[in-house]
Amino acid sequence: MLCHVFPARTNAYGFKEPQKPRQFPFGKHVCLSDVVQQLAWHKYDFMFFGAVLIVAFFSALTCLTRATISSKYGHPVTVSVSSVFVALATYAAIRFFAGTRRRAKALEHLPGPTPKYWLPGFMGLIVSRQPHRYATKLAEKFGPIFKFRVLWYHAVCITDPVLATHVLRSKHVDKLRFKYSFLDPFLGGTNLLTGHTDEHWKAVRKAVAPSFSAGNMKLALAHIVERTLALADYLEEGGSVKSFNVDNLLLRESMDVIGRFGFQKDMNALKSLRTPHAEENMDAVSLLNATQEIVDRFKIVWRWWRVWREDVRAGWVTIGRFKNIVRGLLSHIKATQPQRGSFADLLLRAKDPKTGRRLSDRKMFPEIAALFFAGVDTTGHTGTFCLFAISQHPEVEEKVVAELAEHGLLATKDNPNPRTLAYPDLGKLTYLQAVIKETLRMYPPVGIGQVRVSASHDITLADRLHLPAGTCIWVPHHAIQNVSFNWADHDKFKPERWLTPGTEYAVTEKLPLPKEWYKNWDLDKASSAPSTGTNIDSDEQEENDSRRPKRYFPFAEGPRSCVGQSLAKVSLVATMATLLSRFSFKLADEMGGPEGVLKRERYTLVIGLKGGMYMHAVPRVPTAGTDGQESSTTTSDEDC
Ligand code: HEM
Repeated sequence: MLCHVFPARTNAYGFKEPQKPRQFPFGKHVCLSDVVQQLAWHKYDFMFFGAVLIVAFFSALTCLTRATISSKYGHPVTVSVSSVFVALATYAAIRFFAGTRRRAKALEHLPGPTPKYWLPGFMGLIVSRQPHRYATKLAEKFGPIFKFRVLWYHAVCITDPVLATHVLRSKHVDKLRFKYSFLDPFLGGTNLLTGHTDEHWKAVRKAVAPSFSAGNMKLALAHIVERTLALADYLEEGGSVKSFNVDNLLLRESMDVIGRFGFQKDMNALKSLRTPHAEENMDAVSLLNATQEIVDRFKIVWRWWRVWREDVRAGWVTIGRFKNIVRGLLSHIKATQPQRGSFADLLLRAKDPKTGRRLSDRKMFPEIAALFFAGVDTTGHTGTFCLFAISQHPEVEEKVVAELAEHGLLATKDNPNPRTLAYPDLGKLTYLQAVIKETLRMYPPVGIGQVRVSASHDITLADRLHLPAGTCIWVPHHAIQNVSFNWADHDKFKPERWLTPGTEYAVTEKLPLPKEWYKNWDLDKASSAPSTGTNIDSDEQEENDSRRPKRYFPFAEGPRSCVGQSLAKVSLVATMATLLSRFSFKLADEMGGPEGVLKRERYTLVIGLKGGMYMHAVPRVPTAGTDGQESSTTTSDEDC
């Protein structure tokens, strides 16, 4: 039933596909197999199967009871099947309650919030609009280690940098699958992002990781700069009077970059802005809205079945279109010869460890979907928050502008068309890099961070925190990077802090737990290694510093860290440098100032903004058309 059927059609990209799709009342973009797959992997699967199990248990119990008193049910097969089922279910229930009790007892001594209602526990944290900020508040209140419970999941939240680093780098704990499994039906199956750290994950990661090498980043830069210049032209044509949803524009740019870099395919996300009603634009919009739709389905149960509602039907279409795009890309890379060493090429050549043969279409599909899912929103929203932060700090903008001017990259009256950014420039723009790092500190896209669990073994952290198997260990990125006990001026946007080498590492003298907790860590020795600090090519150095505990995890840490981080870093520096060399960005009035922006902040699997971020792009060198335009009478870009 879960088997994925690839439908045949020529989609908006003109890709030919093998068979005809089975259509459904939702229109041509949703096929029946997707609906079945999503329903079968329902987000409440654990509740659903739990409920089925409870009903089955009581039915079996009833049969058993009746069998003992009535000959109608007294058939020996009924009796034995019912007895075995009841015995097994009772055993499982006892194990389950004993495990839950053990975990509760082990965490008894830790501080933590008391839930209002016993059954859901601290569910409010998960369903809140800004769980990343909520977690940060709780960490400020309860300290670097606190506990909480959601339903029967007992969790310990760690914001101490040493323990957090230890957890993320540990090979003894793995991702909590439940946190990710609800994504699988939308992405077409388990993939690099959502899967366990097993043989399959290792094989795929090893195969595709070289596509993000430094050599390939040079190729990626050409795409990034070209796309950003196209974006800059679009902004310039609109003029500074118009307010643009820069979030939407940057997401489109990321989509285009990933399409070209990974699959040598034009996604036309920026180009289609000029043809808002074309299929291509609808596809781009669907790809951008897919994350929101997935979150909505996670939070609002009825989004799954209230198909008489227009918004719910539109949601199905969004997901359907998203999958069609991925199908199109899969057909494209199979039909063409992808560029050697690119993500597509390496994915096609990856071997399935189970069969020793190339990955099947069913295995490649989710990897392609995951690349867009993991790469577009994260990079796009970071760019948006970076432009916002700069717009709120004129002194920061001044320094960025001075740096761009120093390297001949700034548009001025004397030099209205500065030279195009080249790869060696990236390493020289140290202040801009610091601005991006500070943005990633204050607005880490994966702000909620990581949840790890040891499914089979008890583990002990720092020789004192005993965690029975099954206890969730939560390492929240936003909280670690924003609590007052980890950072001086924690709530200030201060790029300057990144000009000091080694800022990402924990400050040994100011660790938040009592000294005895750290006695097994050779912190001083670990921190004596020199660091290149802000250099973009500091990966090698970071490897040398691999033992140093960190307090900065925007790309996670350890084996499950972001595989695409080199692309993200190059993309952010190049995009920001190119845009800022031509424009100064001002927050549009309709955003309601920084308070309004904060109110719009939402966690939709990444930190984003409800309704986007509207800004004016004021050219540094006024062109004939924009000269003398007043920014008080504004129009906004409804199309994006
Ligand atoms: C600012 C940009 C980005 C940030 C902050 C970021 C952050 C992260 C984080 C924190 C994780 C771990 C997620 C988790 O385990 O829950 C992750 C994983 C991942 N990221 Fe990124 N990411 C960014 C950009 C990208 C890009 C551009 C790509 C690819 C085009 C990408 C692809 C992936 C993939 C495939 C994984 C799963 C890796 C694995 O588990 O092996 N990311 N990213």
